[in-house]
Amino acid sequence: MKKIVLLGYMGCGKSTIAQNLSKITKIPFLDLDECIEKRANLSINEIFSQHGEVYFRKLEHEMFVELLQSPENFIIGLGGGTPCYANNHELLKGENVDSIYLKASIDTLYNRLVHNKSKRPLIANMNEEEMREFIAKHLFDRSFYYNQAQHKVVVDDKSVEETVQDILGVLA
Ligand SMILES: Nc1ncnc2c1ncn2[C@@H]1O[C@H](COP(=O)(O)OP(=O)(O)OP(=O)(O)O)[C@@H](O)[C@H]1O
Ligand SMILES: O=C(O)C1=C[C@@H](O)[C@@H](O)[C@H](O)C1
Ligand SMILES: [Mg+2]
Repeated sequence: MKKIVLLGYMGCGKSTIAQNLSKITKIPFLDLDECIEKRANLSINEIFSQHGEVYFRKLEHEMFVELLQSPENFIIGLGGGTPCYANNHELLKGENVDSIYLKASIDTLYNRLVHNKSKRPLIANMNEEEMREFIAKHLFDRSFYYNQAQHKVVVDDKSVEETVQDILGVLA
Protein backbone atom coordinates (compact mmCIF):
# COMPACT_ATOMS: atom_id res chain seq x y z
CA MET A 1 0.00 0.00 0.00
CA LYS A 2 1.10 3.54 -0.75
CA LYS A 3 1.96 6.35 1.64
CA ILE A 4 -0.74 9.00 1.74
CA VAL A 5 0.83 12.47 1.77
CA LEU A 6 -1.30 15.55 2.56
CA LEU A 7 0.02 18.95 1.51
CA GLY A 8 -1.08 22.55 1.23
CA TYR A 9 -0.72 26.01 2.73
CA MET A 10 -0.47 26.63 6.50
CA GLY A 11 -3.91 26.23 8.04
CA CYS A 12 -5.46 24.25 5.16
CA GLY A 13 -5.92 21.41 7.68
CA LYS A 14 -3.16 18.89 6.93
CA SER A 15 -2.63 17.94 10.58
CA THR A 16 -6.32 18.00 11.49
CA ILE A 17 -7.46 16.05 8.43
CA ALA A 18 -4.59 13.55 8.62
CA GLN A 19 -5.50 12.66 12.21
CA ASN A 20 -9.13 12.05 11.26
CA LEU A 21 -8.24 10.12 8.13
CA SER A 22 -5.97 7.97 10.28
CA LYS A 23 -8.82 7.11 12.68
CA ILE A 24 -11.04 5.97 9.82
CA THR A 25 -8.44 4.08 7.76
CA LYS A 26 -6.48 2.76 10.78
CA ILE A 27 -3.31 3.78 8.92
CA PRO A 28 -0.90 5.47 11.36
CA PHE A 29 -0.39 9.20 10.99
CA LEU A 30 2.84 11.16 11.19
CA ASP A 31 3.08 14.95 11.15
CA LEU A 32 6.32 16.05 9.48
CA ASP A 33 6.59 19.20 11.64
CA GLU A 34 6.27 17.07 14.79
CA CYS A 35 8.89 14.60 13.53
CA ILE A 36 11.29 17.50 12.93
CA GLU A 37 10.60 18.92 16.40
CA LYS A 38 11.33 15.54 17.99
CA ARG A 39 14.50 15.04 15.97
CA ALA A 40 15.83 18.55 16.78
CA ASN A 41 14.43 18.51 20.31
CA LEU A 42 13.25 22.07 19.60
CA SER A 43 9.92 23.63 18.58
CA ILE A 44 9.52 24.88 15.00
CA ASN A 45 9.70 28.43 16.38
CA GLU A 46 12.97 27.63 18.19
CA ILE A 47 14.50 26.02 15.10
CA PHE A 48 13.71 29.13 13.06
CA SER A 49 14.95 31.57 15.70
CA GLN A 50 18.08 29.65 16.79
CA HIS A 51 19.22 28.16 13.47
CA GLY A 52 17.34 30.00 10.71
CA GLU A 53 14.99 28.87 7.97
CA VAL A 54 17.63 27.28 5.71
CA TYR A 55 18.60 24.89 8.52
CA PHE A 56 14.91 24.06 9.00
CA ARG A 57 14.44 23.37 5.27
CA LYS A 58 17.40 20.94 5.31
CA LEU A 59 16.00 19.04 8.28
CA GLU A 60 12.57 19.05 6.66
CA HIS A 61 13.91 17.53 3.42
CA GLU A 62 15.96 14.87 5.26
CA MET A 63 13.01 13.87 7.40
CA PHE A 64 10.62 13.72 4.42
CA VAL A 65 13.02 11.46 2.48
CA GLU A 66 13.45 9.26 5.56
CA LEU A 67 9.72 8.81 6.04
CA LEU A 68 9.18 7.99 2.36
CA GLN A 69 11.94 5.37 2.52
CA SER A 70 10.48 3.68 5.56
CA PRO A 71 8.93 0.25 4.82
CA GLU A 72 5.92 1.08 7.01
CA ASN A 73 2.73 2.65 5.75
CA PHE A 74 1.79 6.09 7.02
CA ILE A 75 -0.42 9.03 6.39
CA ILE A 76 2.04 11.94 6.37
CA GLY A 77 0.92 15.52 7.00
CA LEU A 78 3.59 17.78 5.48
CA GLY A 79 4.59 21.23 6.66
CA GLY A 80 3.07 24.10 4.68
CA GLY A 81 6.32 24.79 2.82
CA THR A 82 7.59 21.24 2.35
CA PRO A 83 6.78 20.84 -1.39
CA CYS A 84 8.45 24.17 -2.20
CA TYR A 85 12.06 23.35 -1.22
CA ALA A 86 14.83 20.99 -2.43
CA ASN A 87 13.29 18.44 -4.82
CA ASN A 88 10.44 17.69 -2.47
CA HIS A 89 7.80 18.45 -5.10
CA GLU A 90 9.24 15.68 -7.30
CA LEU A 91 8.98 13.22 -4.43
CA LEU A 92 5.22 13.84 -4.41
CA LYS A 93 4.98 11.93 -7.68
CA GLY A 94 6.76 8.78 -6.47
CA GLU A 95 5.29 5.36 -7.23
CA ASN A 96 4.72 4.53 -3.57
CA VAL A 97 3.03 7.86 -2.87
CA ASP A 98 -0.56 9.13 -3.06
CA SER A 99 -0.14 12.88 -2.68
CA ILE A 100 -3.18 15.09 -2.07
CA TYR A 101 -3.24 18.89 -2.18
CA LEU A 102 -5.77 20.28 0.30
CA LYS A 103 -6.70 23.42 -1.62
CA ALA A 104 -8.04 26.34 0.42
CA SER A 105 -8.93 29.89 -0.66
CA ILE A 106 -7.20 32.98 0.74
CA ASP A 107 -10.33 33.76 2.82
CA THR A 108 -10.43 30.27 4.35
CA LEU A 109 -6.74 30.38 5.20
CA TYR A 110 -6.90 33.91 6.59
CA ASN A 111 -9.91 33.11 8.79
CA ARG A 112 -8.25 30.00 10.19
CA LEU A 113 -4.80 31.53 10.69
CA VAL A 114 -5.69 34.96 12.05
CA HIS A 115 -6.21 33.63 15.59
CA ASN A 116 -3.70 30.78 15.29
CA LYS A 117 -0.45 32.34 14.15
CA SER A 118 1.79 32.20 17.22
CA LYS A 119 3.25 28.77 16.43
CA ARG A 120 3.78 29.67 12.77
CA PRO A 121 6.98 31.73 12.60
CA LEU A 122 6.43 33.00 9.06
CA ILE A 123 3.31 34.94 10.10
CA ALA A 124 3.63 35.20 13.89
CA ASN A 125 4.57 38.89 13.94
CA MET A 126 2.23 40.22 11.26
CA ASN A 127 -0.83 42.37 11.79
CA GLU A 128 -4.11 41.37 10.11
CA GLU A 129 -3.65 43.47 6.99
CA GLU A 130 -0.06 42.31 6.47
CA MET A 131 -1.12 38.72 6.99
CA ARG A 132 -3.88 38.78 4.35
CA GLU A 133 -1.50 40.34 1.81
CA PHE A 134 1.24 37.84 2.71
CA ILE A 135 -1.05 34.82 2.38
CA ALA A 136 -2.33 36.01 -1.01
CA LYS A 137 1.15 36.47 -2.48
CA HIS A 138 2.70 33.44 -0.80
CA LEU A 139 -0.11 31.13 -1.93
CA PHE A 140 0.32 32.45 -5.48
CA ASP A 141 4.09 31.76 -5.34
CA ARG A 142 3.62 28.28 -3.90
CA SER A 143 0.73 27.08 -6.04
CA PHE A 144 3.04 25.68 -8.71
CA TYR A 145 4.56 23.29 -6.14
CA TYR A 146 1.26 22.36 -4.51
CA ASN A 147 -0.17 21.55 -7.94
CA GLN A 148 2.48 18.84 -8.43
CA ALA A 149 0.36 16.63 -6.13
CA GLN A 150 -1.33 13.67 -7.77
CA HIS A 151 -4.77 14.62 -6.41
CA LYS A 152 -6.50 17.81 -5.31
CA VAL A 153 -9.31 18.20 -2.77
CA VAL A 154 -10.96 21.60 -2.23
CA VAL A 155 -11.55 22.18 1.48
CA ASP A 156 -13.46 25.50 1.51
CA ASP A 157 -16.77 25.37 3.39
CA LYS A 158 -16.35 21.68 4.20
CA SER A 159 -16.36 20.01 7.59
CA VAL A 160 -13.44 17.82 8.59
CA GLU A 161 -15.64 14.76 7.96
CA GLU A 162 -16.62 15.95 4.47
CA THR A 163 -12.99 16.54 3.50
CA VAL A 164 -12.02 13.10 4.81
CA GLN A 165 -14.79 11.54 2.70
CA ASP A 166 -13.58 13.45 -0.38
CA ILE A 167 -10.06 12.12 0.22
CA LEU A 168 -11.34 8.56 0.51
CA GLY A 169 -13.15 9.21 -2.79
CA VAL A 170 -10.02 10.26 -4.70
CA LEU A 171 -8.07 7.31 -3.25
CA ALA A 172 -10.71 4.73 -4.18
N1 LIG B 1 -13.17 21.98 8.11
C1 LIG B 1 -11.97 22.07 8.66
N2 LIG B 1 -10.97 21.28 8.24
C2 LIG B 1 -9.73 21.40 8.79
N3 LIG B 1 -9.40 22.27 9.76
C3 LIG B 1 -10.36 23.08 10.23
C4 LIG B 1 -11.68 23.01 9.70
N4 LIG B 1 -12.42 23.95 10.32
C5 LIG B 1 -11.61 24.56 11.21
N5 LIG B 1 -10.38 24.03 11.17
C6 LIG B 1 -9.27 24.49 11.99
O1 LIG B 1 -8.27 25.03 11.11
C7 LIG B 1 -6.98 24.77 11.66
C8 LIG B 1 -6.20 23.94 10.65
O2 LIG B 1 -4.90 23.81 11.18
P1 LIG B 1 -3.94 22.59 10.93
O3 LIG B 1 -2.89 22.72 11.98
O4 LIG B 1 -4.69 21.29 10.79
O5 LIG B 1 -3.38 23.02 9.50
P2 LIG B 1 -2.03 22.61 8.82
O6 LIG B 1 -2.38 22.58 7.37
O7 LIG B 1 -1.48 21.37 9.44
O8 LIG B 1 -1.09 23.86 9.15
P3 LIG B 1 0.54 23.94 9.24
O9 LIG B 1 1.06 23.91 7.84
O10 LIG B 1 0.81 25.27 9.87
O11 LIG B 1 0.99 22.76 10.05
C9 LIG B 1 -7.17 24.00 12.97
O12 LIG B 1 -7.21 24.90 14.04
C10 LIG B 1 -8.57 23.37 12.77
O13 LIG B 1 -9.24 23.11 13.98
O1 LIG C 1 4.48 27.24 5.31
C1 LIG C 1 5.60 27.07 5.84
O2 LIG C 1 6.65 27.38 5.25
C2 LIG C 1 5.66 26.44 7.17
C3 LIG C 1 4.57 25.75 7.65
C4 LIG C 1 4.58 24.98 8.91
O3 LIG C 1 3.89 23.76 8.73
C5 LIG C 1 6.00 24.74 9.42
O4 LIG C 1 6.64 23.72 8.67
C6 LIG C 1 6.81 26.01 9.37
O5 LIG C 1 6.18 26.93 10.22
C7 LIG C 1 6.92 26.57 7.94
MG1 LIG D 1 0.35 20.92 10.39
